Amino acid sequence: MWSLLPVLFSFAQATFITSDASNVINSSFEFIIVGGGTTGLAVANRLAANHTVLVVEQGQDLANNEIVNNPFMFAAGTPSPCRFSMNSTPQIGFGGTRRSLPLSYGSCLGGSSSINGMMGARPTFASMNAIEALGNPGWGWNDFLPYMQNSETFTPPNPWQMKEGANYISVVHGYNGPVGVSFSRPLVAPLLQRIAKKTIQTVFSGEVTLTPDMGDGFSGGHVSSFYYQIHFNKTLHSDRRSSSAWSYLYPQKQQRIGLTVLTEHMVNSVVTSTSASGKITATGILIEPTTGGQKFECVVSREVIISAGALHSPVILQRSGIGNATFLGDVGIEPVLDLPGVGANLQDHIGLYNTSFPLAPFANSTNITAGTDVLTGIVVAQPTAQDTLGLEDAHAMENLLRNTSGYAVSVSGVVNPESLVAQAAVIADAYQIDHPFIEIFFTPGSVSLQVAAHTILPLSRGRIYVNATDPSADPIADMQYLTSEVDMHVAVAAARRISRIAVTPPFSDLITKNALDEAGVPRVNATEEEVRKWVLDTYVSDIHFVGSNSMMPKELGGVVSPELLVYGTTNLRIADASILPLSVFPHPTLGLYGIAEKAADMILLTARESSGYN
Ligand SMILES: Cc1cc2nc3c(=O)[nH]c(=O)nc-3n(C[C@H](O)[C@H](O)[C@H](O)COP(=O)(O)OP(=O)(O)OC[C@H]3O[C@@H](n4cnc5c(N)ncnc54)[C@H](O)[C@@H]3O)c2cc1C
Repeated sequence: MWSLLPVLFSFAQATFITSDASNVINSSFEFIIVGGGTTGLAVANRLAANHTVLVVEQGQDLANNEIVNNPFMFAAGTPSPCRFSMNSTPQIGFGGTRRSLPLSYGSCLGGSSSINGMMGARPTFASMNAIEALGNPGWGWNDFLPYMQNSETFTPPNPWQMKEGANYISVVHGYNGPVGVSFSRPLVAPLLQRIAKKTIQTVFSGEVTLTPDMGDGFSGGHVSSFYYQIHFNKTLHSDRRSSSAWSYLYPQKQQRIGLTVLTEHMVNSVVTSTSASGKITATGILIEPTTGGQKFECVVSREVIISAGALHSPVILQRSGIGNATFLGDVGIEPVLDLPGVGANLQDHIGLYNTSFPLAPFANSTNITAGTDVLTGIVVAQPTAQDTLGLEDAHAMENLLRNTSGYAVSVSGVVNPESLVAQAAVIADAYQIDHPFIEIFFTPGSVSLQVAAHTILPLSRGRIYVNATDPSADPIADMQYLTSEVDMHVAVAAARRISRIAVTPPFSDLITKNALDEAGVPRVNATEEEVRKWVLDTYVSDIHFVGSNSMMPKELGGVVSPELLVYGTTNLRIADASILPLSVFPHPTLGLYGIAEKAADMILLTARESSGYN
């Protein structure tokens, strides 16, 4: 009897994870979180320290799945049971052609953090200040940094890694948070790393220098030997992906007695009531099994927080009658709250990944290609606009941004042209400081070396909306990729830099003489038309969706206030990638943990205030 007690005790302390709805039917919770993904589980962990919380996740609990957990499986390209995809509407291609692009997302506990490439990046000082300048006091870099620090346990590089050029500034990091951030271990391809760095410095005429720390807020104009990797390395645990689930949910230290996680169930909509003054209050959510079946309701006493990601959160709002009232009426959903920004302002980086250059015969050694334990992106460069375009063209780019209303742009994804003008202006300001213009990264492979690039602050704006014929089906994603001329300029500049790298020693010595032709990448002297054609024929989604419930003033198409409260509601918040009005995270995950920590802080403050203690 006594020997059972510790077991019973630890069970009683544990978070309750179940796929059986009978455990939650007829229950009421102080907080309900829609989506057990990257941001949702982090918010849940913080709130459940003192409150009852229900998380509803449409995917499975894959805690013991090797493909999900092993950080090296991503690079190996193994299909993951957590990875799902929907197709965009046909997007711009060369010469009037159109093509649909696959848009991937994670759907299991941990969400997209359970399938992503684990490349760890932070926003810059300039970009967080741009977010603040869009009407969001309290979101500038100085306010935001502590939240990113709260989330991480940073493992500094070891002496060998430092000898190879890894570096860090101790004070910008956190050392007690749930998320493991470290440099690749084992380190990977030292010769390629040295060569790639040297080539970047040659291609950018010495203007792109070795970083003291890519997360210090000033990564623009720098190159790093390694990206941070969002994984636990062996010094902490066994090598394991540091997904949101493995950071905030599964570990013993993170168990929360007040937390219930219901998996394999999807939230259809938020149930609301409307006061005499027209204010909307969330009273619960409508849930159904992911594989279909009877819907049921769970009741909430404090707040509902939607964390279903930028592709799904707006659609849950729309199914709840919150969105553009005219559109909702047209698709047969009774409008509850007219909020035209829901689903608008959708953004994604575009990736130029069709850039694998065949290895020169002599170069086929593990010294260059690394062993099997390779994580994506080793040497990373984030040149500024001036580094990429030169002074004169960088000025021209700035003028283009500052005169956004003066040239033809697609405004189909924004609520009004004023919103785009305001966004373009703060992007121009960020470029003027030192914000990265593009990101270039090198990835080793056994037969080729990839030099990929992606854009960082796109101006094209798409939208996502509920499927009228079947509101529970995949939504309609009209990404509007590259419809802004600004974005075409950035993409062409990125493509030209890739070509240049491929012909510049010492990198060019590692690949075949005809590598550009063999990879189908434009030659250095290609015409503007040829480079545009290649970009339009080969660009892909970078799967960094943001913006579809933007945090901005309502008149600019904003959906949530700086407190992440949906305008016009008393207790409905959003905390996930959809709230970012600009695509400021070169890779979103580490910044999203910062958003989760800040969201939890604001929600707990409201709870304390409403409970009459502070
Ligand atoms: C293949 C891939 C590679 C990537 N690589 C990187 C990288 O290397 N570095 C990086 O920083 N970022 C990367 N990203 C991007 C990053 O992972 C995402 O931006 C981030 O995880 C999104 O977090 P989120 O909280 O907004 O949404 P998610 O983490 O996607 O969470 C949303 C959750 O909500 C659930 N959900 C949706 N609808 C419902 C519903 N109706 N009811 C219940 N649950 C619902 C989903 O199943 C999911 O679990 C990558 C993304 C992908 C897809």
